Amino acid sequence: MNICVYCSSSQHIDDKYLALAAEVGAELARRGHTLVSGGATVSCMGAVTRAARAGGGHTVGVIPQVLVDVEVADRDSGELIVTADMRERKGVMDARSDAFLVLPGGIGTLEELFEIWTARVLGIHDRPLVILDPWGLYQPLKDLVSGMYDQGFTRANVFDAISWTTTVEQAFAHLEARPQPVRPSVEELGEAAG
Ligand SMILES: C/C(=C\CNc1ncnc2c1ncn2[C@@H]1O[C@H](COP(=O)(O)O)[C@@H](O)[C@H]1O)CO
Repeated sequence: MNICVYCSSSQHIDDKYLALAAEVGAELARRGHTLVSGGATVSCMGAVTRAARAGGGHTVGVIPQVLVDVEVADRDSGELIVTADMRERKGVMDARSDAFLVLPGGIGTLEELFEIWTARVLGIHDRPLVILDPWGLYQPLKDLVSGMYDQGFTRANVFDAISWTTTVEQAFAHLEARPQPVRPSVEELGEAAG
C-alpha cells in the first residue's frame, strides 16, 4: 500500500513525538508499504521518512517549491515531487495514497486531516483514515466535534470516518483493513436537497 503520513514540522516538540514518528516509519517499511509524505527533513516529517528508508522502504515526498527554496526538501527521497503550491501538494498526496495516517501535529496537520476527513464523510472516498494519538493531543478535537454533533452541526457518520488509535499496532491494523463506506444516509441527502 501507499500510506500517507501527516505529521508535525515543529522543531519545539518533545522527543517522544519524534520517536513515535520513527517507529511508524520503521513499521511501515517492515510491512512492505510505501510512505507518502510532505517531503521535508524537519521534525516528525524527517523522522518518519528516515526511519522508513533505513528499514528499506520506498518514500515519496511531495513538497511545494517555496519549501524547497528554504532547503527543507528531503533530497534523499526515493521520489521527490515538487508542486507549485500547498494546495497542489495536498492533491498529489491524496491522489498517490491508499490510506492516511495522522500523527500528533499542529495546524498544518489539522488542515490536511480536515480535508481528507470531510471528503470521507461526504462519501467522496472510502480509504482508511486513522489517527494515532497515544498521549491524547487530539482529545479536545474529539470533544469539539462531539459538541458539534450534539448541536446538529455535523453528520452522524463523522465519527465513523476516522479510526482513533493509541498504538502503532492498532493503527496499522486499521490502515490495512478494508474500510466500510461511510456514505451520507438517504435521510441526510434528502434533507440537504431540501
Ligand atoms: C521552513 C521551516 C519548516 C518547514 N515547514 C514545513 N515543511 C514541510 N511541510 C510543512 C511545513 N509546515 C507545514 N507543513 C505541512 O503541514 C504538516 C505539518 O504542519 P504542522 O503545522 O507542523 O502540523 C505536514 O504534514 C506538511 O505537509 C522552518 O521554519
